[in-house]
Amino acid sequence: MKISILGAGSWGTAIAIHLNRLGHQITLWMRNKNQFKEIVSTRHNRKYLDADIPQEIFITTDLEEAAENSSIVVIAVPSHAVREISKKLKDVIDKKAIVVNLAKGIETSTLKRMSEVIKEYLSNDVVVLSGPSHAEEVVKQIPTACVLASDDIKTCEAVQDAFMDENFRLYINKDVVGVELGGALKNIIALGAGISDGLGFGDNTKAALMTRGLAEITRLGVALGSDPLTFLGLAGVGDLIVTCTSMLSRNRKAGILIGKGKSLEEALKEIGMVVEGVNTTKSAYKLSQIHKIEMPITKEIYSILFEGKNPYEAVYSLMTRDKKHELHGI
Ligand SMILES: NC(=O)C1=CN([C@@H]2O[C@H](COP(=O)(O)OP(=O)(O)OC[C@H]3O[C@@H](n4cnc5c(N)ncnc54)[C@H](O)[C@@H]3O)[C@@H](O)[C@H]2O)C=CC1
Ligand SMILES: O=C(CO)COP(=O)(O)O
Repeated sequence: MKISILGAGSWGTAIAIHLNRLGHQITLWMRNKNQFKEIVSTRHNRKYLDADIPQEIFITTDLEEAAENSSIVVIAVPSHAVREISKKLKDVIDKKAIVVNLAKGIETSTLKRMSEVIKEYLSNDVVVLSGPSHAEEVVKQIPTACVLASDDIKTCEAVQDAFMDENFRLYINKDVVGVELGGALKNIIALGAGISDGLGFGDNTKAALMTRGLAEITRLGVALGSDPLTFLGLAGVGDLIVTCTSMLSRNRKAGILIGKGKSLEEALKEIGMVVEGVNTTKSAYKLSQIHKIEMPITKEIYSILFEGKNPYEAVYSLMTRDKKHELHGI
């Protein structure tokens, strides 16, 4: 099967290598011409992922050539670039191709989920792939389980057949809204977990942030139409665990740097890859205001990132809120 991967960052490159192992005909598209020259000559994506790129993977900067005759087109750019890519794809994608989105985010200007942005331009079936899946581990064939979501289960099954092997297990979930929100919103909590680590707090603090973080993610998710149980699945608690605890997480790493006193700009520069939680904090904060959902952790992360609040003061604000009942976790 011809599968095109759009975006040669860490996740796009890892998925391209994984799908090549499964015997598919893979085209990897990238925008950056300098990066293209380097990767074609070295077969290595030095900036984004420490892995050899097999010769059989065809690499191009021509989107039309990439999308042409592809049965599946995988969008693997950061969420802020999904609109631009979808717009460009409109004229070159086969109308029967399945679009698989890997980006985890909520557009800051429109507050739309990624599948909603894609569907503004494309009439193709769209499947969302989310869950705990650091590219660095997938490329090493470390056992990983993720989830696929789409309005059409048959389309999910086609992607499950094409993408799954003994090291990469894919479940199907009908709750597209919940799967997309789980994958996006956990990045805010991962920033918080990192900030807590950077401040020198302990495992108790992180466990509290993750649990209460899940509660507020679920509250917003339910208000936006998700099934609350989705947040107990791979795209919810699964991804929350990996992102808040792994040193591979760019969101957690950014949080650690901020907790240690670096500015947001310094942290982002040092990481040099996308830190989706920053934009998602903006989007979730706006959504919480529009829908009147209490999201105290998101509010404090927003204040740290965009209003210069001292992280210690943010923790103090969270710990001294009004007395509450736990109310079944949410
Ligand atoms: N890296 C990972 O382990 C995982 C990443 N994701 C998600 O996948 C998405 C992509 O993440 P990564 O590959 O990690 O990011 P990255 O920062 O490693 O790479 C992003 C790539 O997209 C390219 N890019 C940026 N803007 C572009 C544009 N306008 N047009 C075309 N290309 C553009 C960059 O040049 C770079 O090659 C994010 O939403 C992320 O949350 C999801 C699961 C795992
Ligand atoms: O979503 C991810 C893992 O599932 C990647 O997280 P980071 O972007 O924080 O590295």
